[in-house]
Amino acid sequence: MDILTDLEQRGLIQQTTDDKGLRKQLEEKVVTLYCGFDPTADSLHIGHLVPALMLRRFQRAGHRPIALIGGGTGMIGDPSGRSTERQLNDEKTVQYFSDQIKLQLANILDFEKEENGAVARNNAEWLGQMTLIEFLRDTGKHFSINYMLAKDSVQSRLENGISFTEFTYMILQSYDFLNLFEKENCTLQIGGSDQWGNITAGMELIRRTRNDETAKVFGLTVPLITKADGTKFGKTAGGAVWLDPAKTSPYEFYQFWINTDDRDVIKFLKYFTFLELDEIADLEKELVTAPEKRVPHIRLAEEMTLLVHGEDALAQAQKISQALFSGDIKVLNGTEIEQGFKDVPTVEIAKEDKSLIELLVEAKISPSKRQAREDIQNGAIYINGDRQQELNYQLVQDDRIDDTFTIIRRGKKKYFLIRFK
Ligand SMILES: N[C@@H](Cc1ccc(O)cc1)C(=O)O
Repeated sequence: MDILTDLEQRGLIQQTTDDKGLRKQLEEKVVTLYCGFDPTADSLHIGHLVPALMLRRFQRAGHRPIALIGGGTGMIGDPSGRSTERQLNDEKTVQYFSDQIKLQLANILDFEKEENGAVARNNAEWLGQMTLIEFLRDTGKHFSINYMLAKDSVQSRLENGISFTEFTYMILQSYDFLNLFEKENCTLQIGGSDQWGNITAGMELIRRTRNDETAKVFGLTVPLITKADGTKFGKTAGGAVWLDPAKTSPYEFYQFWINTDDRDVIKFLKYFTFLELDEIADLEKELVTAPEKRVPHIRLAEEMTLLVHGEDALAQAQKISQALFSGDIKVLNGTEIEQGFKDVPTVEIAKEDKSLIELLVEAKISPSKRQAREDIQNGAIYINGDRQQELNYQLVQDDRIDDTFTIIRRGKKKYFLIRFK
């Protein structure tokens, strides 16, 4: 199956500027394409995954992807899809964010591949050097204010206001496309659906500066990811789901995908994984015949964790999930405990010998000594997964995992993390 048909069947194409022309070019030659990522934080989040994986899909189909880091545009701020002006970051911060993002993209694309290896570029290279006079004379001259005002990104901001800075953003992104077209023979730009205006502006700039037939360039956007329950994709109670394991642990990442709504899971398998469509169709059947097994959800979580965090992190995420499910917590080490119990109430306690009753009261697990005694006698208290009904129980060294953590459970599923210091 050709790449565009595969993308279509996965629901990954929102719009293209010229479907037939693009299909023809993709059939005829190795196409160089690009997608830009502005460094607005120290990590990419899962919302960036669809366009980033899209580059990889094109690479797998034999084309040549350029991952463009917006070290220059990130200093300006894209108004697309935003209702308010962005907060500007200083140069050092943008530089740091750029480096982090570049490392993450290196995990997703293949930069070593011989024939059509991925390429990383940073638009600070060319935007940072341009003088204002050059910019206004050579590039600005091709844009009419009327054309710029008609763009959605500007229209939607006319009421709340838009700075001249953000207003000019589309010209910078357009210049990128022109520059990559000239230097790298890049003829396709892809992006999220909010990038349509910027992508078509770049094509317009190429058309105006190069009025020859060979300048055949295209744009393609991917759809906005929606969820059946209407809430925003990629957000959890704890905020965004980041690709950086220090910001979102692989276990949390894994759990995020496991918790996908039944109504969304097949769509997400098509959007985010490289599984073939007929394999996804089989998983869809399993969803109907044995929904309680959550086979598609598990597969989605495995594929995504493997892709973003690698084999070892996936194995660890599975181990933590299994331990929490079975209640057998003693198989976990300190770092696994920290990942698995990040969201449970944590109490810091001095590392001295303590009776269980004292601990329950000090950690506010039981409201009083009397209640603590009752809880123990009723069999409601578990230390690292084992029920403890001995009223005079003294906590021992062995109850501390990695000499640091003890997990206390009260009742069926109320967990507390005790951190000894
Ligand atoms: N404007 C894009 C990022 C980008 C930057 C430079 C480009 O040339 C292309 C895309 C975004 O905000 O997502």
